[in-house]
Amino acid sequence: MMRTLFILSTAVFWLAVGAFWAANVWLPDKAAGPDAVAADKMWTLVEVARHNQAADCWMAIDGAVYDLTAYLPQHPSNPAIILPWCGKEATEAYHTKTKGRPHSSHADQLLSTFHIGRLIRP
Ligand code: HEM
Repeated sequence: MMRTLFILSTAVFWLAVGAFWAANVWLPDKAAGPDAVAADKMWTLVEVARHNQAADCWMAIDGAVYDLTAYLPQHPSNPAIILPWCGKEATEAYHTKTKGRPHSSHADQLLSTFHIGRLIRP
């Protein structure tokens, strides 16, 4: 009786170890989830330029590409100030607000949440 119990529990133990190992090998790695993949994606300015409207707005800033569509309605300025930068290389506009004043570090942090990849320079 004890012997059967021992064999059974040993078998269950090794089955659990095997399942763990298999899960590690076959299940997708969490670190390579959507964010990590997005961060490595490369875009050209031609592709960025296709997203040049309020309903679909990308910008290239400091060599990175951002999809700002969801953020536009929340941006505190008059929309006429930010909209023309959709689909464009907007590094200078972002760093100056077109008024010679930089955005806050809060804005920088917010910006990073819309990162979708890097810009390929021609
Ligand atoms: C690239 C074109 C952009 C232009 C021309 C622009 C311009 C402006 C202007 C005129 C203001 C209001 C006045 C002021 O605070 O001085 C402002 C404020 C702000 N903008 Fe933008 N903006 C741009 C892009 C962005 C982006 C991409 C983000 C973040 C995702 C952002 C986040 C903010 C925030 C959080 C504020 C409030 C003030 C601050 O924290 O600096 N802006 N922006």
